[in-house]
Amino acid sequence: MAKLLKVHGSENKFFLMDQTELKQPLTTHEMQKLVQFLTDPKHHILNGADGLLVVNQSKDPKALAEMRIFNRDGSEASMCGNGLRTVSRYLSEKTGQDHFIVSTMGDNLHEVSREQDLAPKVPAFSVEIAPVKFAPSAMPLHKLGDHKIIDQLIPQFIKGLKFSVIAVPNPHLISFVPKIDPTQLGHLGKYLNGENPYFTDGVNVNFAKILGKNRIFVQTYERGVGFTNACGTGMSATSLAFVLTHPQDGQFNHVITVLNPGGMVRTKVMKHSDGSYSINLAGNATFTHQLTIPEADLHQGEFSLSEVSIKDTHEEDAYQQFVKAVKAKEHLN
Ligand SMILES: N[C@@H](CCC[C@H](N)C(=O)O)C(=O)O
Repeated sequence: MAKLLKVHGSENKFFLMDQTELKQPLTTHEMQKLVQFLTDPKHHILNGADGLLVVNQSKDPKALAEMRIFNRDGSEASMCGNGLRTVSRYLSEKTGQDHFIVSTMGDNLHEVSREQDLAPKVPAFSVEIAPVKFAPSAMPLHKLGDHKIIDQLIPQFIKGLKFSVIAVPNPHLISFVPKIDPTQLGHLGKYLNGENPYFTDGVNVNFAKILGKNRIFVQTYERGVGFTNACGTGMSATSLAFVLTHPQDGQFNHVITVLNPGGMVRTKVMKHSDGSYSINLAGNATFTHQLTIPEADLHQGEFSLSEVSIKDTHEEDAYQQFVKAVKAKEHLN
């Protein structure tokens, strides 16, 4: 029998599978099939999810493990910030270590650490989001020019809005708006993740509202997923855009509170002596359920609910209490 976890970071929900515990690791094709099955709510496996996080042995001896992230549509992304926090907790509990390195696609290395719990039964981890790249090297762009795009009007997207393009290293488009209009965000997100001349590989689209000094609210339409409760790399890239474009409100090396539809994270944006940037992303790493399932079903990529045994961890109630307290403090409903 194989074990999976259902996890979330700011309600950005994933199934987590440790391939090192399987008799036979899944092929990439098998994982792409499995993620599409598991995350589809119509299969009734805990109402689906946004993606699948996979733990592998890392090729890099400096890393404790490797994380891969598959989106709901089967595509693989280079990085996942909320997912990495939950993978970090999983590895921390497995090995007893509180500070270590995890590798991701492209042999990128991320320092991760256990943080003080956000509330009783709300464990927290912080992860390093890097490398940071800017357009045009960050992603294949067409018709937007061959220069950095930071706070630039792009009337082809939405008239009157300014956009920034930052990869961390998965691609993000960011706009600061006076009021987030989810319909407008959905239209742009769908357009730029379909056949379009601008982002041939798709892009995660983030709308942000400035709430005050070092405080923002971010909502994301994710590539390969659609609307999510939160996107960790999106909130990190948006924090960098915030300090670059609104220096009167967003500061380097200061904690930035980032509220999102699923809760809250804290980021810190750093500029290093070689001119590069990195972002520290800290927030909850919640395990909601443990699933036990025949390993053959994972390879098959489809199964009936009756073959899965599911145990509730009862962490979600504590997380919801935490979110209620955050919303009350922030005067959000
Ligand atoms: N939700 C993730 C990002 C997942 C990958 C993204 N959809 C992409 O395709 O780049 C996060 O928390 O960062």
